[in-house]
Amino acid sequence: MSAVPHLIEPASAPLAARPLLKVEALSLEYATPQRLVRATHEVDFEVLEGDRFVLLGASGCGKSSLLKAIGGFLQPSAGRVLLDGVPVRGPGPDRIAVFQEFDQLPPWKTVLANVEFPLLASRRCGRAEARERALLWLAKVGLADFAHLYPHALSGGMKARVAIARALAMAPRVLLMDEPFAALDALTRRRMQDELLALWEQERFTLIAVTHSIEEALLLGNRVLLLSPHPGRVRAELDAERFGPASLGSREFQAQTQRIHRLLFGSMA
Ligand SMILES: Nc1ncnc2c1ncn2[C@@H]1O[C@H](COP(=O)(O)OP(=O)(O)OP(=O)(O)O)[C@@H](O)[C@H]1O
Repeated sequence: MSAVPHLIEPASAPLAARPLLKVEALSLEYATPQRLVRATHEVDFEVLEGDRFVLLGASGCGKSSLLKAIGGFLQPSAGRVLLDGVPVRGPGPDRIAVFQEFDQLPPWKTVLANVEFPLLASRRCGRAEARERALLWLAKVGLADFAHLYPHALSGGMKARVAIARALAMAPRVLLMDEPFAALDALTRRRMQDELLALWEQERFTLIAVTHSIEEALLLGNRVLLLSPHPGRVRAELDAERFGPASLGSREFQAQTQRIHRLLFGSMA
C-alpha cells in the first residue's frame, strides 16, 4: 500500500499559539504597619499551553508574590491576570500550587488519602473515581507500592512526588510550583528535576515554576522570565528549550548561565 501524502494545511493558527495565561502590567504590594512594600512593578508575560515557564530572580524580587497572584491568593494593586481570557479573582481548582514544604501533607492521612483529599473536598469526583485517579497518579510518579504509608515514613523526594501526584490528579489548567525542590538534598533535587521533566514528556501539563537557581531554570524551563531585584520588573525573557539534563555542564549551558547572571546582577558569574 502506498502512503498518501498529507497536503492539507491547518486553516487557522495552531491552538497552542493562543496564550493560556496572561499577566498584564501586574503590580503587587503589601501593606505593613510601617509602609507599603512594593513586590512587583508592571510585570507582563504570557504563558502558552504546555509551556514550562520559569520565573527567575534574586531573593525578594517578587517571584512568590507573582505565583500567589496567579493562584488568586493575592489581589493586584494594578494590572490583572487572565486565564483563558477570564480575569482571575480568587483561588480555583484550575490552578494548583506545589510548595517546597512537603510537610504540608497532613500526617494523619495515608499517601493515598492525601492524593484523594483535594478531589473529594472540591467535589471533583465521587469516592470510586477519586480512588482510581489517585492510584493512577501515584503509579505515574512511581509510588504505587507506597499508597498505604503515612507521610512520616517517606523520604523528602517521595513527599515531593506525592505533592506532584496530588496536584496533577486535579487536572489543573496550570501547575504552579514555588521552589519545589529547594528543601531537598542536591542529588535528590537533580533526580526530581529529571522525574518532573519525564512526567511532562508524558502528560504535557502547563507549568509555571519559581526558582532562584539559574541552573534549575535552564533545566526545567522552555521559557525563562528574568526579574530584576526589588520591586520585580521584567528584565528579559529567554528561550531555554535547547537546555536540559543532557546539556548540563556543556559550554553553551555555562555561557548561558553567565549571561543570565550578568543580566540579573550586572556582573560576571
Ligand atoms: N506578607 C508579606 N507582607 C509584607 N511584605 C511581604 C510579604 N510577602 C512578601 N513581602 C515582600 O515582598 C517582596 C517580594 O517577596 P517575594 O516573597 O514575592 O519574593 P521572592 O522573589 O519570592 O523571594 P524569595 O526568593 O526569597 O522567596 C519582598 O520585599 C518581601 O519582603
